[in-house]
Amino acid sequence: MKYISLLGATGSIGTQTLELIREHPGHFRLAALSAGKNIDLVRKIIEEFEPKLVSVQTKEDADTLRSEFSSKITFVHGEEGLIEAAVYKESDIILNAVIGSVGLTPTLQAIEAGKTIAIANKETLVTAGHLVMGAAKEKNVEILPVDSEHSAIFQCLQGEDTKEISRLLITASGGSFRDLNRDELQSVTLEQALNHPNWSMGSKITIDSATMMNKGLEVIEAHWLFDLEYEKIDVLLHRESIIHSLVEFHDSSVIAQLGTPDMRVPIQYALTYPKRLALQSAKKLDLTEIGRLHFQKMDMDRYRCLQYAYDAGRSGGTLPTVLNAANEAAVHAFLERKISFIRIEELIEKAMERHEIIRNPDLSAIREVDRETRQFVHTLL
Ligand SMILES: NC(=O)C1=CN([C@@H]2O[C@H](COP(=O)(O)OP(=O)(O)OC[C@H]3O[C@@H](n4cnc5c(N)ncnc54)[C@H](OP(=O)(O)O)[C@@H]3O)[C@@H](O)[C@H]2O)C=CC1
Ligand SMILES: CC(=O)[C@@H](O)[C@H](O)COP(=O)(O)O
Ligand SMILES: [Mn+2]
Repeated sequence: MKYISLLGATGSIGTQTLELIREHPGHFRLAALSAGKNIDLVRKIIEEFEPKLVSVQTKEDADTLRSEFSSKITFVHGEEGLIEAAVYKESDIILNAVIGSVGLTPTLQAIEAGKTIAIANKETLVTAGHLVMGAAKEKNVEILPVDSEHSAIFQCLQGEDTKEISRLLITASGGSFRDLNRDELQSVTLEQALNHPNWSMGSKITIDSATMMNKGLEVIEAHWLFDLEYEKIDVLLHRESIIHSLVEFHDSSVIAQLGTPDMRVPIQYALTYPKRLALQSAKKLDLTEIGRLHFQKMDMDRYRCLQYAYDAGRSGGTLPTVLNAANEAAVHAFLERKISFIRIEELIEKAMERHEIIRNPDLSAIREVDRETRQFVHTLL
């Protein structure tokens, strides 16, 4: 039995993790959860899964829930609450599925407490990969990828020597606007952007897929998870999202991981690693039904956010923090209909241009640059 602390339980990854817990009551138990503001869903989750600790975003919501449920459940709130859920004493593994860099401090604290980390929250690795991987190494803590491409690479690497990798090929669907040119992007709507061709995900990552920032974040995420230089990390456009990523080795052999687009598969692999568990409800891949798979070279001028991410990753220091924070602020503004789609990349470019990089930043420097970058983006809205 594995006891899980689930951060972001009300989100897309969070609710799919709950489906897995429901499907395997003999293997997984929800020990603690965190959520943001979706209190109606939190109530339902408490009733069904009976966690011992619940963290929500505001004190008011924590007080309301405390008055409704048994005193055996601890209710906490805010950033401190998120940390309490992450380090909950009875949990064996933390599944970090919150959105954004708010997931960083709880991750570091969970590593400090010696917990295994299953990481979906890519912004944490982008903004402070050196701190997360450094702390994990020091504490001998496993960081298990949940993101589908990184899970694919991780699966391809089982039993392999990472020194023998010549290249990673991270696949990209192309997102909602893959068939549009840059001129056509000027007039796209929020509703169109939220219509991902292959995956049903939270709104922020769906917009990131449309701008190709999601792939940029994934390149930086891969750099940290697999300790590989950027020259060895490529992106390949693959419309069908059937091949989740590939690893090329120095003898020219290529290993890929395939499957129907279903996030429960990589989530479950992180929870059961190094074993696998039957997942009856997942659709099996039938290649004869699909017939053909398509591949295309990435056009870095068409997808500028991907270029910005490579630039930020290669520069290092606090530039990835700026890339991530500017992107979070700009995407949030787009979701609130305050800016156009194409403005997202312009704001990120502006924030990166003005930034004076701090080398080897500690947590407080990262938090400060994150805050200051968001503030800068807001002045431009
Ligand atoms: N969705 C997917 O298929 C994939 C997602 N990922 C990554 O996983 C992470 C989660 O994505 P996804 O599930 O789509 O996101 P969602 O937006 O669906 O869910 C985000 C979760 O975080 C909570 N949350 C938001 N803000 C805060 C905050 N300030 N404090 C505490 N909790 C907060 C939300 O709570 P509430 O809703 O209650 O307000 C919700 O539970 C992201 O980093 C994403 O890039 C990676 C691969 C695939
Ligand atoms: C499911 C998942 O891992 C997402 O990050 C996915 O990669 C989004 O698809 P694209 O970014 O390839 O459009
Ligand atoms: Mn992904």
